[in-house]
Amino acid sequence: APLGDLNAAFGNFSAEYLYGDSGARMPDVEAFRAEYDFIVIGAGTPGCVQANRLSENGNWNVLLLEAGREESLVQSVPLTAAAFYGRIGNNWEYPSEPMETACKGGPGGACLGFKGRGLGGTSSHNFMLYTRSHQRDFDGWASDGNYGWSYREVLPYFLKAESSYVKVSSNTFETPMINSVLEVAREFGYRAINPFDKVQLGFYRASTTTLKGQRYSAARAYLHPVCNRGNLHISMNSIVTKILIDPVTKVAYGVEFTKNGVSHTIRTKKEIILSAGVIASPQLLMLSGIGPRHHLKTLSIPVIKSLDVGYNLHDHYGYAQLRFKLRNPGTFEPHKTIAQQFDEYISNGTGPFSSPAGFDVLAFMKTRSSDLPSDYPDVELMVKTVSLDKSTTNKQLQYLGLEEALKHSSLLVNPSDDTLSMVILLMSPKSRGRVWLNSSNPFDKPRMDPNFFDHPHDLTTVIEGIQLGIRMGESRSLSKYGPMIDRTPTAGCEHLIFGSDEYWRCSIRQQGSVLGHQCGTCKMGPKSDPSAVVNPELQVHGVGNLRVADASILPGPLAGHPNAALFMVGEKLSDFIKEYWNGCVWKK
Ligand SMILES: Cc1cc2nc3c(=O)[nH]c(=O)nc-3n(C[C@H](O)[C@H](O)[C@H](O)COP(=O)(O)OP(=O)(O)OC[C@H]3O[C@@H](n4cnc5c(N)ncnc54)[C@H](O)[C@@H]3O)c2cc1C
Repeated sequence: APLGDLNAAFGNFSAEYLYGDSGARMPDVEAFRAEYDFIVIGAGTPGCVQANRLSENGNWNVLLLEAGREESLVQSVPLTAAAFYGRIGNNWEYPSEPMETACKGGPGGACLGFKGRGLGGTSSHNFMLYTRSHQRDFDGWASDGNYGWSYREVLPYFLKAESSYVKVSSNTFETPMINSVLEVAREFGYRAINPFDKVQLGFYRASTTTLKGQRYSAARAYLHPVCNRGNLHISMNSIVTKILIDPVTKVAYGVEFTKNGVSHTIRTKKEIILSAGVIASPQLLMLSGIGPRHHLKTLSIPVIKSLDVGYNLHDHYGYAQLRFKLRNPGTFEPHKTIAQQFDEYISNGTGPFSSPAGFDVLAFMKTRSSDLPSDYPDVELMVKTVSLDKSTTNKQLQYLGLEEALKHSSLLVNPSDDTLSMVILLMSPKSRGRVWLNSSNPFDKPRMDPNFFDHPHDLTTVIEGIQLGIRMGESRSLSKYGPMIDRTPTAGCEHLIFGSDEYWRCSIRQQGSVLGHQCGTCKMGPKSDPSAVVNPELQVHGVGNLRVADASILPGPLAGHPNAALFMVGEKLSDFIKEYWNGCVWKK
């Protein structure tokens, strides 16, 4: 049982087991067939769903190729998700181009895009927040010509995922002040909603992809239960370098990859499903000859199909500098030491360690300048009311490295210095960025320009979102905690008057994406859409036997965190594929 594993691991102080490759718990294939019916590239969210659903048919052989290894056990703990993020090695780091409009405070003036590397992909690193998004998102896709993707048509696939493999739990831990934060909804005229409502405008207590307080990544959900199927081969440490496509027929027929330094070429009998994520999927398409003609030509890559691969990059910019000092502490459990809370987590999967990076309230709101429909949010305030009492850390936590990791986060507070913090997410950015190749070497990182705030309305919205957060801090509902805005200026903005629009503009530009919600670089759209890369059945336009399924296909921003929609995309795609090859689909 997963909780048993965790218990044993923490109980034995086995740090190596916690942080390292926990020793293939899943079979890792070494001897390949020459040919598979389906080859899935990348074990992110839809990639794991394909591996599971396609191998349900015992007559089909499926190969899943993943560049990384297994999740390490320490990734299971929700509270420390942000603290360990990017610190345990199994992730990709994609620095952006240096930017003038954002991320000026980042290394070299660049944004750093992190992505998970390993079974589960980024779902093994993320904050686990489960949000289905707004019905208007999917109805918008459908009205743009994406048949089959209206809210009415995708809902059964959310339900299918949630009722079979995906585990969604409501966060049970209550800080002293969480209910006061939820009361702000009523004070401001918003409804109390939940992540499953079709209209996402209002406040709720976070729900997460967890079971008994532990992360339930896409790999836990879709691979663990079926990894011993004889017709499913999972291959880790396998980096795909090229998709092989016949230049005359324009049909994909195989992949090249390296595993532990050895090169392999494997053919497919039916299809290749590319699920390498929003940066690596466009990279692989371009390396394989599918991309903007002018760009591929500059790198001498023979063009198989000219498409707008890499464009339409969009992300929920996140502003993470809004903090309130609390005169009366409200974010940690008084009279409990961290060790006691940790024991509670190990024994029952409850307590603050079960809380997703400390973010326990999500507030989907509208700013004054919103030009969106009246029931659609343009900002989300992620409110973090969970902290740990710094004065009570002990040797056990030091040994496990938890103290070291927490030191770099805002989770540890001195009781005399309690803090409430918020992240303001821009839900509907109008700006679009791009991913393109640096060279034709598959091991060279591609280039990325998030192009934050190219459209001036985006900056106005974030400033107004910050002002909503300040109003929340000043609300009647929170007054008993005596919140006072933390006026420590953002580095680089000290010369400006704190709280002026000019100050916020400067502070916003110092940072970039904090949540890594990048999407859209292999856009889904009908043939009539010149910017579309895949059609509504996720087949690459003009290329046979090749589909894309990951965050790259999402045509526009969602009013929610993307992972729930990606489970839905995965479930829907596997039905498309089953219907295509044998007319057999899951019936609701
Ligand atoms: C810090 C952070 C917090 C987040 N929090 C949330 C949240 O709380 N809720 C939410 O809904 N979303 C959240 N997200 C976003 C969400 O997790 C991602 O959008 C989603 O997991 C992306 O899934 P994917 O399948 O598109 O790609 P990925 O998860 O990136 O998966 C792609 C996989 O392909 C593999 N791969 C790449 N290249 C190759 C290659 N050449 N050969 C073989 N394999 C390859 C990668 O190693 C990876 O495993 C967060 C993201 C970040 C970064």
